[in-house]
Parts: sequence; structure tokens; C-alpha cells
Amino acid sequence: MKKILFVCTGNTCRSPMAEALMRKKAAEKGIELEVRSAGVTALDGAEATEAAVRVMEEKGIDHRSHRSRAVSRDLVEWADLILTMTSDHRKMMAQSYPEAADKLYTLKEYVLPDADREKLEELQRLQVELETVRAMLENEREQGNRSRVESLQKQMEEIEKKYRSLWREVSGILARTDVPDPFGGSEENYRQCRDVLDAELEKLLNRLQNSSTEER
Ligand SMILES: N[C@@H](Cc1ccc(OP(=O)(O)O)cc1)C(=O)O
Repeated sequence: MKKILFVCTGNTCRSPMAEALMRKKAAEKGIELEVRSAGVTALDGAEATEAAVRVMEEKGIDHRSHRSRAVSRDLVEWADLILTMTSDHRKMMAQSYPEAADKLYTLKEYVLPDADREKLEELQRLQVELETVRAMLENEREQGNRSRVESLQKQMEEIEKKYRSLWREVSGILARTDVPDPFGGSEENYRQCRDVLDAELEKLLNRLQNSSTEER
């Protein structure tokens, strides 16, 4: 059974709403899933915010029993898929748990159409390549190896060129990959957040259903 971990900051607003909505949707569609949530800087045992409880009630979900918890190595190991609310959460998770890198995405990124997702992955790959070549260049500079420095500089310019043109294409997509934090906002902010999550989770369920029929 697929195990999904949703991650936000405090685990009192976004990721608990994602967890509860996903559990309900999966049950309604008869899809077997296990879902949990946690926060990158969460305290253990805090209740969901009042406004979150109210807007979940509107969807027929009793959210009062939620208690926050911090992300832990056990939870990361438990999950097959980790979906964060923002790209900052994804970065923080990748730094703390590099071994989880290939199951770590922002929720919105994971449900993008394939073509857009491939572009984002290519951008991340170029970023790593750029850092690697930059480190090699520094090293050769220190050694005073001029011909090697020149060839690495050319290589870096090539990668930067590709990076810049791809960046122009994907910056629009990237700007839309965060689920904004309703914490401290009005009930309407929470409702909007819930509806954004609801729409993204519908796409997530479709993606999971499609990939399980492809696997058969
Ligand atoms: N945990 C933060 C506050 C916080 C709580 C919730 C929160 O929203 P979410 O649960 O969606 O990350 C964001 C931040 C603090 O100690 O002040």
C-alpha cells in the first residue's frame, strides 16, 4: 500500500488538511493509501488551528483529533512519497534527509503535467552540474592548472547558457509551486488554502491511479 507523508512548517494548518482530505478522497474512491503529515519546525502535540477545524467541518471532516508532530527519520523512512507544501520545505528536507531525495517533491510539482515536470527536473540536474563544475574549477585554479581552468570555464558557460534559457521557460511554473501559508490569516484564507489543496489532491489521486494501472 502506498504511504504518503505531507510536510509543512508547523503541522497545524496545511499538511494536516492535506492528510485529512486525502484520506477522505481515497476512501471515497476505494483507493488503498496510508497518509500521514508532519512539520519541519513543528512542536509535538499541538491541535489544528481553529480555522482549519472549521473549514474542514464544511467538508464533513472532524479535524479536532489532529495533533502536530515534527518530521522524524522514522517518518521519512516510513514514506514511499514525501510531498511538501513549498519548495523551501523540500530544500530543508533534502538537506536533512539526502537519502530521501528521490521520493521528495512539492505537492504542486508532483502533480504537474509530465512535460513541465521534466523541465523542472532538468533544471535541478543543471544546477547540480553547475555546482560540480564550479567546485572543480576552484580546485584547478588553486593548482594553477591553466589549460584545465580554461576548458572548465567554457564548460561552465555552456551549462549557464542552458540554465538561463530553461529558467526563462520554467520560472512561471516555479512561481506556482508553493501552497501559501494561511497561518494567522482569516477563515477565508484557510478556506482558499483548503480548496487549493483539494484541487491538487484530486490531481494526485489521478496520477496515482494512472501509475497503478500502468504498473499492472
Ligand atoms: N510553528 C510556528 C508557527 C507555524 C504554525 C503553523 C504554520 O502553518 P503550517 O502548519 O501550514 O505550516 C506555520 C507556522 C511557530 O512556532 O511559531
